[in-house]
Amino acid sequence: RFYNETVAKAFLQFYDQTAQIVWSQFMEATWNYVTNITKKNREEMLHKDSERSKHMLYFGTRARLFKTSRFQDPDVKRLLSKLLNIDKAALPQDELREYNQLLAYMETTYSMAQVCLNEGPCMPLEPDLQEVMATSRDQKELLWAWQGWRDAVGRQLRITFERYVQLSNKAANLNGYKDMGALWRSKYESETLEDDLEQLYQELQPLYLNLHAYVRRALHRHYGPELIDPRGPIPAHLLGNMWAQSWVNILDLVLPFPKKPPEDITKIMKSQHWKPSKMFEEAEKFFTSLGMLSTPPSFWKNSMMERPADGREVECHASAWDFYNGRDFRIKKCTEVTVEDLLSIFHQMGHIQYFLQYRNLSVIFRAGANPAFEEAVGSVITLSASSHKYLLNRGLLSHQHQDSGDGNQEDRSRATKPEAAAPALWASLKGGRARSHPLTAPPSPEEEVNFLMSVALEKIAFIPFSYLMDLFRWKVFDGTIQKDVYNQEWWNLRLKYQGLCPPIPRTEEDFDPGAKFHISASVPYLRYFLSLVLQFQFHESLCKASGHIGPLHRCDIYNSKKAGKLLEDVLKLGSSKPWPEVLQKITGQTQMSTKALMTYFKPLLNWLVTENVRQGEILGWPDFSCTFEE
Ligand SMILES: C[C@H](NC(=O)O)C(=O)O
Ligand SMILES: [Zn+2]
Repeated sequence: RFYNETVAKAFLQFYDQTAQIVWSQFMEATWNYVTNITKKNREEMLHKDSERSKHMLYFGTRARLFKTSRFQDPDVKRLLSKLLNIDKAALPQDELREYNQLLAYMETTYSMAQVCLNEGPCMPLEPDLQEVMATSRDQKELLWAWQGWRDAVGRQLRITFERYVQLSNKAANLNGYKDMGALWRSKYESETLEDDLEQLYQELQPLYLNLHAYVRRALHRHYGPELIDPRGPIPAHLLGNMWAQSWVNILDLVLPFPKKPPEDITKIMKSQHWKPSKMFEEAEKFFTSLGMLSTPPSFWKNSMMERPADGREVECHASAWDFYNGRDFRIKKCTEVTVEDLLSIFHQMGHIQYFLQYRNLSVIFRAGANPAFEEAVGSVITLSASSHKYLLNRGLLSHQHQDSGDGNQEDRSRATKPEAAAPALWASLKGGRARSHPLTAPPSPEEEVNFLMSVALEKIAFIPFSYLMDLFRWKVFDGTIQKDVYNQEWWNLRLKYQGLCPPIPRTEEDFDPGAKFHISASVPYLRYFLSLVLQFQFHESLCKASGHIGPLHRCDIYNSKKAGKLLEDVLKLGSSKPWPEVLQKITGQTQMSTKALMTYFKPLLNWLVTENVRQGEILGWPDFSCTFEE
């Protein structure tokens, strides 16, 4: 037993120096694999992964030897305690190899899956099947894509997933956790986590139930009573997304005031010849406008911003990468020129900003205050980036009207010929009527409701999905859900929380959860549910710091150095402090709270409740049985 703190500090120094080398080699090998899926690259990745596991085992076992109770330095204690959990590296050599092989198999099966037309071409998920799910209004075509994807992915993963659960739980046990769900939850350092989550969910449920009832009515109008029961669950293939996790793509079907349609920003981006690189520049410009860090040249050189045209097999699911060497950071995304992808790039650049801010910390502290903080950073920026004020100033809205914001509309139209950017806007300026700011009427109440609906279809629809993803896996890990009922239990949760039904009968031959990236890639999901709450708490605080006055949903913190400073001071901390302390630095509170989210959507909730009462809607799905078209 070592008792001496000085020895501990030297031990941690040695860990850091060696970890940077071992981890960056592992990241490089993994990057090479997911951006060029070949057998050779897979072997190299598995080799580097086992090197990393040996390194974790070596230091993890020795970290146990320190008796930290009498240590003075809190950082040393926190660093050593984080070294104790070595995850899958605790597995015996042969089982670790099997585990890594099945992880690679599941993730690769997902990434390479395609759905083939009878004679015609085969379609990958991105962009083809996503495009069908987003744009088709023909329920037979939607069913073809929905069922085809699950046959191609979920069904193939079922047996492997069962073995994955066993080995995951064994690894968790070897680290002192009762199962892998307990290990995942430990990242949030909270004894009351599950109760807190249920509380947050209960507070948000009225918002979801009202949105669900309203959207169900709109789908009933479009697809008719044979498909939609106005008192029942919604068939899961009609929501504009392969997993019904975001409903933004059916905004046209549900728009509250169709006479005041919002601009089609995707159309404007295409008419302005936006390229993926420009989308990344736009996101970077937002962070530098806040006085935050810009990306190094290596980011632009090494990132994969589009699906490669050379026929390489790649993993398209968007992700941000830290190579743990303090200088190499990348994004991998099969970017399409759409507003949905623009906002997704803002989200990924938020991860990159976090990496940049904490790059000088010990490798052990190079993580978010908790995983939800990592997801919230980029998402809080998208809340500003999707505001009228921002889009108008970046030339992405041609509407004349502008938020009755603070009027400091210094001309921020983009470097390209502004006239091309927003003709109507430019006309109003050039016509000699240029005022201190190109302000005419603020958005009408109808336009505000339409706007809030577009944000709600992303954020509110996501609440139950992001909650149930790990409710399902925790029950699988703790044995509540046995493997012979995986699929029916998945659909029980989809019904209970999302009010969805499968469009066709499902059996235990299927494994529908496996058709979602994070389940095939063993990426926990609770982070996204908690990020929903956190991003609005952050948004409220950053907006206040930026001097914003007026409704929260009109706030755009672009150019605010004060907001940037507040955010930067928090990101620099990485995971070196317990997250309630970090939350307090940015919001003044030590607890997560749905108040800011409810404030943001209050005008929409008022409208939805009125509308649903007017229509005599039933909230929820008392007709809970799933019916199927003969
Ligand atoms: C919300 C989550 N985002 C991500 O993985 O980047 C998803 O795509 O399901
Ligand atoms: Zn993310």
